Amino acid sequence: MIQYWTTLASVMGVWAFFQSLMHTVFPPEIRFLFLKIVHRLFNWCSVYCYYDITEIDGVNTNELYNAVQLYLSSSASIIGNRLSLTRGLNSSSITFGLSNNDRLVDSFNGVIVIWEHVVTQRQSQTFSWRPLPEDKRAFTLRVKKKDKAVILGSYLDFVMEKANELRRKNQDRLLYTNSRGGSLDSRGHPWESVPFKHPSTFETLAMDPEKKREIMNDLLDFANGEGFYQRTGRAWKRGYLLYGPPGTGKSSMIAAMANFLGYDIYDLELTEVHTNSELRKLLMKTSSKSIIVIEDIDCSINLTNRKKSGGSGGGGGGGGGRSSSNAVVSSYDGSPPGAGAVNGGGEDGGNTITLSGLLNFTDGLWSCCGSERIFVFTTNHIEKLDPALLRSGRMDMHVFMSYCSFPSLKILLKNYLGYDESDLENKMLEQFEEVVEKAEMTPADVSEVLIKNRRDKEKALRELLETLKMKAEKLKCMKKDEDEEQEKRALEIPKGAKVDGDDVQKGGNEEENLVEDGSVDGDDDNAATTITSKLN
Ligand SMILES: Nc1ncnc2c1ncn2[C@@H]1O[C@H](COP(=O)(O)OP(=O)(O)OP(=O)(O)O)[C@@H](O)[C@H]1O
Ligand SMILES: [Mg+2]
Repeated sequence: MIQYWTTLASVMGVWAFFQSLMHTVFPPEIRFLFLKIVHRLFNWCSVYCYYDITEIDGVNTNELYNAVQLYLSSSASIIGNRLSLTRGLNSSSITFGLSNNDRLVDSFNGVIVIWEHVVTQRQSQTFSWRPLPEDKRAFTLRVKKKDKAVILGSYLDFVMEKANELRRKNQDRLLYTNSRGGSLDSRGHPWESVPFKHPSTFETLAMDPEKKREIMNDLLDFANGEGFYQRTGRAWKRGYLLYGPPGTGKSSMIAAMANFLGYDIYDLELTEVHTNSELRKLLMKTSSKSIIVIEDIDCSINLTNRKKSGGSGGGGGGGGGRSSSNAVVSSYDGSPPGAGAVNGGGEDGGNTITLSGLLNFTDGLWSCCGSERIFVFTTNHIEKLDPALLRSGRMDMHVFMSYCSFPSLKILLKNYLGYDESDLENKMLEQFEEVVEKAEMTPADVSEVLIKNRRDKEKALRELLETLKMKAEKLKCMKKDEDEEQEKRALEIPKGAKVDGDDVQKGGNEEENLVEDGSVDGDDDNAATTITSKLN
């Protein structure tokens, strides 16, 4: 051992002497060239090769870095005895990672690899278009040259896959928001995240079980459909439009989708996005296996129907929706993004998102950066949306969330009172069945009655039945009054004006039918799968 140290010391001594000799005799260029050659020689002789996986790759976050971090945090054979422990705000799990310059040994198909976490101080910055973190982080992977093919061929894919699996199983899902506006954090992220804890599942979601199953199957087909999308040359993404009155479970459905697939949610607040390019940057920073949500799309943007030139459509419509309309979406007329924005910008404090920009966001080339992503738009007023948004390929499935139906009611009774169908008397069930759809109560309203009386289940049932009956009666009276009013008006219209009257009537009905039937714009209604959860 002593002999080993003596030899090492003498080699170091000779090297130091050699370096000082180089400094005095040779100019810097020659010295640099010499070191380069020595370095090459060393690499050539070494049995190892090294791969650096940096945290930030140019302007983008390196997904491989995050995957490696997660993968290593689950591994047990830590050589270093210092680990960094982290627990996110409200998170239920602790993750541990390698501290600075610590190492971890892993094996894959009999091949031994060594991971090292390298953290170095960033050089003082000259100019950068965005603030960069103070330290540079990277993982260095050391493998024997002879094992290079195995590692590059399948180990890194294995790491990515394992990390995704871990993220889905163990880690809390994340809910991202862009509420900070266009500003980036020190790591260049425009999104802020919190652990996603919404407990809604498809089991607790009150809607027609058949329709529910259809949506679940569609989601599963999507998640398992990488080969299909590859074969058919389609981008691996899917769009859902959820529409219906406030309180019918649109947001609950999104949470259920995320919990079902184990995806993260990006809740895109359009009123915080100012330009199409900002929208594109946000999209670039979303990860795969995620749901990108734009809630109350008719309220958060000012949609103008391209059929009515210059008309102002949506805005402020939906009850329970987000109120102010800051961002402007100009009419879609095939002009390039930004073309319709000039007016919008003038009217609306410089916000220049155009409808074409939004459409590019969902199905343009940029929408394919990353994969396995679901877009979900929600609205209370489908009739206010531009047909361009509803056309096929954009929103693949239109799902109508309706007032509480009898099957939905049974799910709510199970959720809140623990009652199965068999626990209720037939007579009571029949009464519920008779009134529930006539009452046009939302699942949210029904839930309220049940939550309020959940300590006394009998009372909850009685009160719910009474409320339903009362509402059904009230609606019946209102409808009767309306019919009488219409009849009266029809009698008052002179015979010569009949044709006009018919036209007006027809136009009005068309709009109503759109919501009732869940169909969309005339040319486009075959485009997407339409699901109405309302039972006839
Ligand atoms: N279909 C449903 N199944 C189960 N619970 C529901 C359903 N619809 C509404 N609820 C209950 O009502 C509350 C409000 O529902 P949710 O926020 O999902 O409605 P929404 O359709 O998104 O409304 P808005 O249009 O106002 O955004 C939820 O907390 C949930 O408990
Ligand atoms: Mg909602």
